Formats: sequence, structure tokens, C-alpha cells
Amino acid sequence: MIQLDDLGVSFGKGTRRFDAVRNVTLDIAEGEAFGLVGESGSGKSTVLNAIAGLIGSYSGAIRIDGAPAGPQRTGAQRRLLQMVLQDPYGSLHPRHTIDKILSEPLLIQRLDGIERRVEHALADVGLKPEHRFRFPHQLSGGQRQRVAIARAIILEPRILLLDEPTSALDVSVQAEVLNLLRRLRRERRFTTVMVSHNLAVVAYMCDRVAVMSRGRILETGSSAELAKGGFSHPYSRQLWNASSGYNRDLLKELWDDA
Ligand SMILES: Nc1ncnc2c1ncn2[C@@H]1O[C@H](COP(=O)(O)OP(=O)(O)OP(=O)(O)O)[C@@H](O)[C@H]1O
Repeated sequence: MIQLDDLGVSFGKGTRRFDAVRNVTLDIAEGEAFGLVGESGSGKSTVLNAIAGLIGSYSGAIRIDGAPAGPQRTGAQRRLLQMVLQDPYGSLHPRHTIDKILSEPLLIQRLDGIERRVEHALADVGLKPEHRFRFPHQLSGGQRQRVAIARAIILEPRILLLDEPTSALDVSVQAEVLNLLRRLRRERRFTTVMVSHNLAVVAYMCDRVAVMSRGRILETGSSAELAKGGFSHPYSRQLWNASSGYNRDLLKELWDDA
């Protein structure tokens, strides 16, 4: 269970200080898929980073399973929570092979059976054994994002944080990677919190959605409500309508693929 209680995050000092996140209160249940949607700069990634323990100074409370979260988390607690970012190229070491990229977190956590775990993780995300000794630049964008997902799940986390995990990919590749994430979630039953500006992606991937604007949550509801146009705030409807053409294309790809 992830609980945010009146979370606030500010950046800058003095007259340059501004509130990136204000009064965010949320309960995300064990096993739930939760989505945060909003335009660029609305504060979605800051909320995700705060849950990940990457924000040193905040007001309010962040609890995971009742325990305070933040930079003071232990290594074991950090292992339970993994993150996948938008740009797999930036987050994968360019001079490390895929084998090294996947082995490293296991070595840091002093886990045994590294060979077997790497093999399983590659197969789980649909990569072939021959990809194992390549470098990131020798893979396609979709394959690189599969490596980033493998690196996150290899530690068997209970919570997966996804920050725009497919927005750097072509539409057809997005569909493949989103379906992969859905399958993994079904099989492994982890809790996911996903950030996206794309309402189609969030409606497809998540059980429940919060719409953010200027650092605040405007409203929260189920994805089914969102897809039916059931959100009441004009800003939510505007977001939905603005991307509906793109949504239709992406949703078609997704359902064709599922
Ligand atoms: N480390 C930081 N220092 C200063 N300002 C920051 C920092 N991180 C985020 N911000 C600012 O906080 C605001 C919210 O940023 P955030 O990344 O959370 O938005 P977002 O909704 O995820 O946007 P995007 O979709 O573009 O990533 C923005 O105005 C951003 O410039």
C-alpha cells in the first residue's frame, strides 16, 4: 500500500521558489495499477520521484506499507521498488553489455543464481539469448526498453514505477511494450504507478487514474469512467478530447495486439 498524505514538493529558493506539487493525497492499494495523467510540468514525475525516495525534502507524508518512505530507505526496501524511465538509451550504460546491465543489480544486492536470473529475465521480456552480449546501441528502441524493464523486474520488486515508459517509441512498438507490461503485471501481481500525458495509455494500463494540473490532483476515478467521458472536471475532458485521434490509433494497435 502506498499512501501520500498532503504531499508537497517545492523547488528553488526565495522569490524563485515554486510549488511543483501541492496537497497530493492518495492511497494506492497493493496490486493496483494507478495512473497519473497531466500535461508537461503538472508535477506527475515529481510525485513518482517522491514515491521512489528520490526527493530529499518534501512536506506531508509518504508511506509504503505503513513505513515512512524517503532517501533514508534501506537497500532491501529500495529493492522492492523499481523504476522504468522514458528514455531507455539514457538510462542504460552505453559501454556495458546487456549481460552486465542485468547482472549488476543482482551483484549489488548479493543475490545468487545470477546466470539463471539473467536468462529468465531476458526470456520474460521477449529478448533472445543472442541479445545478451550486445551493447545498448546494437538494439532497437523497443528492445532497449525491454532491457530496462528486465533490469527493473530482475529484482522481483513489489512496486514498479513507470515514468512515460513508451512515449519515446513508435506507436506499434509502444503497443508491444505496453502489452508486455500488462502481462508482467498480471503474472507477477506487482503494484504499478504509471505517469503519462497520454490518456489512452493510462486508460488501457491502469485501474484508476488521477488527473494532475499545476501540481495538484484535480480528480481521481476509474479508467472505465475516464474512457466513457465520465470525468467531471473540464480540464480532464479537455485532455481526453485533445488526444482522442491519437488515442484511437493507439488503442486500435493495443487491442489488436492483446
Ligand atoms: N529538480 C528540479 N529542480 C527544479 N525544478 C524542477 C525539478 N524537477 C522538476 N521541476 C519543475 O517542477 C515542475 C513539475 O515537473 P515534473 O517533471 O514533475 O512535471 P511532469 O508533469 O512530469 O512533466 P513532464 O511530463 O514534462 O515530465 C516543472 O515546472 C519542472 O520544471
